[in-house]
Amino acid sequence: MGRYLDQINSPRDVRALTLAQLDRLAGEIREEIIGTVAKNGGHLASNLGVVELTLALHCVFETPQDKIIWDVGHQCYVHKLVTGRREQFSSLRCYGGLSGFPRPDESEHDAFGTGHSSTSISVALGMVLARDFRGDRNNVVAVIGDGSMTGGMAFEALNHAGQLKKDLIVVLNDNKMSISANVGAMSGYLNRIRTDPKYSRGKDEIEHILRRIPTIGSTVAKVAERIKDSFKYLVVPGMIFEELGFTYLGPIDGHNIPSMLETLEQAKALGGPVLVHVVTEKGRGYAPAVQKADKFHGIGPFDINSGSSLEKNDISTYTEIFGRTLVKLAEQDPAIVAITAAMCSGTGLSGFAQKFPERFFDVGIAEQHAVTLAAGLASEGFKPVVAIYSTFLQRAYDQIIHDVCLPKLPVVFAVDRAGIVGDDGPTHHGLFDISYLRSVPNMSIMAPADENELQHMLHTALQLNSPCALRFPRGTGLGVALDRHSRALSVGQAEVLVEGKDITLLAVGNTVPAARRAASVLKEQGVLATVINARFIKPLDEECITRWAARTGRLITVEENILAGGFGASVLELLAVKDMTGVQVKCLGIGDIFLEHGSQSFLRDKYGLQSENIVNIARRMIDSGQTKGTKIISLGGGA
Ligand SMILES: Cc1ncc(C[n+]2csc(CCOP(=O)(O)OP(=O)(O)O)c2C)c(N)n1
Ligand SMILES: CC(=O)[C@@H](O)[C@H](O)COP(=O)(O)O
Ligand SMILES: [Mg+2]
Repeated sequence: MGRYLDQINSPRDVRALTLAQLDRLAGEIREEIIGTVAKNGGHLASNLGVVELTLALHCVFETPQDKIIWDVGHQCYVHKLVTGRREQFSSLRCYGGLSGFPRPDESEHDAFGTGHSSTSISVALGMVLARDFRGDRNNVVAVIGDGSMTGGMAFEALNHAGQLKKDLIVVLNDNKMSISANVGAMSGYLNRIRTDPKYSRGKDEIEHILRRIPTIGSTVAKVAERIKDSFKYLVVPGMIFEELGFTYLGPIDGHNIPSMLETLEQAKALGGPVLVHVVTEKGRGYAPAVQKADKFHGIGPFDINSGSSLEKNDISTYTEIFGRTLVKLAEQDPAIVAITAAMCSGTGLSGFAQKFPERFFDVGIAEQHAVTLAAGLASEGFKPVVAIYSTFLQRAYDQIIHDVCLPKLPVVFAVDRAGIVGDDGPTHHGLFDISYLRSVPNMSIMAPADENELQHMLHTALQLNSPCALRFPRGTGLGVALDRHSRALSVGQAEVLVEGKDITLLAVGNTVPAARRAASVLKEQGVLATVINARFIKPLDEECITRWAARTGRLITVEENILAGGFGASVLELLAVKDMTGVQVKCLGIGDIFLEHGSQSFLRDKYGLQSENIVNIARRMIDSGQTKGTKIISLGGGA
């Protein structure tokens, strides 16, 4: 007999299965996900943990009429497999293939696009309001993990939902893990609900009494109200949620389909805001992912038998060099402290956390708090380094402006994953940070051309005594030799790497090597290019840039950021301010679009950030013979 999975073309097919068949389907789904992620990479452990939960949700709720909002959305693979995307599943996270996150443009069953954490309850509540305005009767369900529940937005939404008292279901998927072990007082509270006998005793007593309450003529909701009123004195699990206005159901075993079906049906019948607390195991069904749930949270291609990674690389990543340099600098300076928002290993801080546990803070998925916490520390003489991915730092923009830059506090932002990140796609590319940071007074911004420069830049940032961002990309460095000791760079000074009379290639960060390669190719063609490594996005090396722009009459800027408000734009502003009309300028970067998912190298190629495109553009500028007038030939990616 074939697989049940091969017969699942829509959630209706899931609803037609018996419990025993659902159980078998769960096993087949796990196999399919493990096989695909082993080839393509992806968020394995989270998906393995929600197989039964997703099946139960699709049995009880009927998408697309009912709405399921997946928080972060990294756990949506099971949902994709049972909502008509089984045949495309092998293209997961590949360019042109299925996204690794919910995408309404991919399926009507994806009610809302996600990628960043803690948004689901707000979205769901908005949909509930819209439903009630229209007088519709569909269900709206937010599925949020315990890690994502550490984000402030989730609490803001709970607070509002508790006040509105509208019909809304929140499923809290509690696996004790964020990417690493979950942190914070709420996590401790959930842990106590799961394990403290006091809570289960309270629950048993309530259930016992509930069975004796006559329900004839009384709604389930009324009974629930009576229980809440009568047993306030008991240690009730989920009392925090009850006090916020939610009816709490749980904790229930998230791998037991019958028990989940029963509880979700109950949640649907209750009305008002209901929180269903589901306990799952991250990585369920694949031993390596259970044992190393953090490593298998998001993983590249791996060998299924051993669980070991197939991506072998001897060259250190920028992240690793950042982490190691920070440890070295912190050994010499006790004022240095490090802060992460639930991305300890992703941001390279594991070594720091081990060596200086008392100087390390994982605040949970709370980027806004992370930044203002740093501001508080800095105002008292400490030197906080806040390591956050470019895309997630977007969330803390007001804190950067109001709490760090306005008082000019010495907070160092290690802006990791700046630029194109690859397979995670539009929610995760770090393509805005130059624009959003450059516009804030008192902020300095650096971007290293290689990993050796990164260590010097971190050293420089920590000596600046004012807000400073250091942006660096996802992935390995160039494999250059590292100086034994880091040192301070001259602030605001660019580095001229090659001198040539015909054109200036002004690159920043990880685009410098491509500019260098382009200059070599151009040289073979008889074109002599100057190559400048900008090093500083702010303050710009105005003297160096204007000198070479005037000398060569042609200038190409290259950056891995959107062009609007980006590095090239800052150079154009400079030329305008200096009245330099005799220079022909072209800015390379990303145009006014959200970049799709795909490998980093493919996307860099597609959007013209490789040396070939720089060569082509340079040739066109030179061959046009035009030298007069500041001219943007085009703003936008591609050749
Ligand atoms: C604003 C934001 N910060 C950080 C992240 C990175 N991130 C993605 S998933 C995750 C952990 C989520 O934990 P949880 O919600 O419990 O889901 P689980 O993976 O355990 O299923 C983190 C920190 C993010 N997506 N969004
Ligand atoms: C879902 C999510 O936001 C993270 O898991 C992210 O995908 C991590 O990215 P890296 O793989 O670059 O650490
Ligand atoms: Mg979790």
